[in-house]
Amino acid sequence: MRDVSHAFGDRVALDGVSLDVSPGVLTGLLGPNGAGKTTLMRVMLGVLDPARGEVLCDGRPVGEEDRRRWGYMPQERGLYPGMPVGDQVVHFGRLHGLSRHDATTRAHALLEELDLADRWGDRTDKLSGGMQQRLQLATSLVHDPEVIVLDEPFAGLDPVAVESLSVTLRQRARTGATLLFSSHQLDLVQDLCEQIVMVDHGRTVLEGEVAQLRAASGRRQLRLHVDTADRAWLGGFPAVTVISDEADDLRLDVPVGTEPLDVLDGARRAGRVVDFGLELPTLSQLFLAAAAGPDDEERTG
Ligand SMILES: Nc1ncnc2c1ncn2[C@@H]1O[C@H](COP(=O)(O)OP(=O)(O)OP(=O)(O)O)[C@@H](O)[C@H]1O
Repeated sequence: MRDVSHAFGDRVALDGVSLDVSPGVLTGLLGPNGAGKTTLMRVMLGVLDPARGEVLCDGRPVGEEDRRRWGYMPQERGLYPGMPVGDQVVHFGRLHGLSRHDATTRAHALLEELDLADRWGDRTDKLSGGMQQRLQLATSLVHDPEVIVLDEPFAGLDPVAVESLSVTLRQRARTGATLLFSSHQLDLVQDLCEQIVMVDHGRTVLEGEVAQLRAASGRRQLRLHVDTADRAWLGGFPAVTVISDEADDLRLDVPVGTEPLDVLDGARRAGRVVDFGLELPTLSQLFLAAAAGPDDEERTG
């Protein structure tokens, strides 16, 4: 997407967003509620016309022919409540132009993969919320799309379902699909995305490879469980700030220039260190730092 802007009346939802999504890489579109993620996906899918900017596919303006090979899972579910599960997937396959035979074969394979095979004949509204979400995913994958766009696919899933969906998406990316999904649960998807685009107030605030962004932030956290309530020893490390201090978990921000092992030694002089670890900042911490900007330091908390 190049420099895309869109407004609903006076409300600016997208304010000059540019982003790239590459095949074979799982890309997360991240940001808080109202950041503009759904609007961005709708523009990408051609549901909304942007006021400015353009959507490109392989370097040229995207057309209806390209979008036929795309799959979209909207945030608001669009399933027929009374239709049996298997028929639902076959129906969407037919809408995408598959023959009945091919749609049925694909539906069986997908429902097997998404652990819904035994619900083939059940009415859709008899499934749990998380199962309906997996069914919705099946309907958006039935035509084996080259480009897969998923709006909040992880919302409302339990940890087992999150893991299983992660495996499905990773596997699609590995076999060459172009995969973009949105989430407002930054830390939930931290280990899943390889590439991220973070948006806030309709603008891109951070973009790149997750591992690189976390490592390059120059921020490290020392997590300590010290057997003492005394914190006077921290006075010896003026550059170190306390992120949180709970019963058995003291988290310190250790900036470049301060050696984390020196801080650990300081803690050991004050009390017995029961547990410790050196961690990189989480995606939500990177987001808070990026969204705050230089004039808005207090939002970093
Ligand atoms: N149909 C609409 N009419 C008016 N305003 C809208 C409409 N759709 C979205 N907006 C506004 O555009 C902004 C971006 O909304 P959008 O749904 O794109 O955010 P989002 O990042 O997907 O949020 P969430 O994580 O809550 O789904 C918000 O301020 C929202 O109120």
